[in-house]
Amino acid sequence: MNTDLMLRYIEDTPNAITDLLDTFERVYSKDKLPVAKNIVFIGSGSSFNTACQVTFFYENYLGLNTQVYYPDTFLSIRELNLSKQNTLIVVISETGTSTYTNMALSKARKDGYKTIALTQYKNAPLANNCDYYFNFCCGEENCNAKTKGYTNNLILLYLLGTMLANTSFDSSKLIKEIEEIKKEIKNLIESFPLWFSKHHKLVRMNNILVVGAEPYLGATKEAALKMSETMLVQSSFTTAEEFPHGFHRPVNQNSNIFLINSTAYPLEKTTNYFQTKINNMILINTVDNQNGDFNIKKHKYYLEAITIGIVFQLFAYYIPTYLGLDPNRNANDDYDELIKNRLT
Ligand SMILES: N[C@@H]1[C@@H](O)[C@H](O)[C@@H](COP(=O)(O)O)O[C@@H]1O
Repeated sequence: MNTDLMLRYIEDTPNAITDLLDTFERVYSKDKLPVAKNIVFIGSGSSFNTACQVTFFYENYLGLNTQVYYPDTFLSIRELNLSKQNTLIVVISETGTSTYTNMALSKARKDGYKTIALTQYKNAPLANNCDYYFNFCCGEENCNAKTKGYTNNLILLYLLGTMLANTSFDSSKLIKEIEEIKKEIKNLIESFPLWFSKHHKLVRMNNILVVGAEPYLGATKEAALKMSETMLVQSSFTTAEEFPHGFHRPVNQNSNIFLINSTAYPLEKTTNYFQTKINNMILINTVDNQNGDFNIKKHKYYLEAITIGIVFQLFAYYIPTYLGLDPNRNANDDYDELIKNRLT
């Protein structure tokens, strides 16, 4: 058992971000990429969630049309109704070995689309079957729940967007924000144990609901996935606006809700309404610098979605560890083998 492996990966995040930004500035070049109007993202798990999170930025700041598919959904479409000249298919997989993601990439190429693959491992099957390749630059991540890989995957997609932009977008503005976020991540990793030491009652959760305001859908979905992967507790997620469309009904004293507000959707009424009604309610506040269990600094383009991811990675590490459980313990691991979820 190597219980602190996941924490070491989380702690390595600022270094991984430095490596990625450095590689982006030295190596990655807009000139090598084709011009496109439509960007189609394909990925599973965290690699789907990062794509969901960046669509807001691509659509609103970069003048790009976006679509996001799970690999099996993409494979079920006979042919996309998008022009081959104006479309780029971006296929994402940290390991580069997810079986259906690789099948989706092969289909995209067979259908005649230009493809970009993003992985951490440059020798992975995905990296060797694409037109353009970009590396996460996060170093090895040998555990089930992805942390620094998720964060660099997300940042890489923002950076890639600036290279594909149909508007004149100055990538230095984005990089400046990310440099700030890197410092905030360091502070968050340092301060989290103190907060957690005062909230040990949290560890007894047997259900989780993450309610995230727009534009944090990808980060919200990732939050639910991350905690469920290590705590082995059923989790679900919803956007704030969808919450009162049914998700609110089963909420009771035994519920555990993580609320993520945003300046676009402050959630004050929701917080006040449920505060005394339920077991645990944790507020991730991006609106002002007070009131939240975690107050996350707001950035341009809603880039604080990156920092929100770290909050949930820390929950996902500290809760099982407090209970003496390895966050990366075996949990139906042989199922992956049974269904041949990976190519290697
Ligand atoms: N438990 C992992 C997830 O954490 C990961 O996000 C997903 C996709 O992996 P990859 O990005 O390597 O395709 O695979 C597994 O299900």
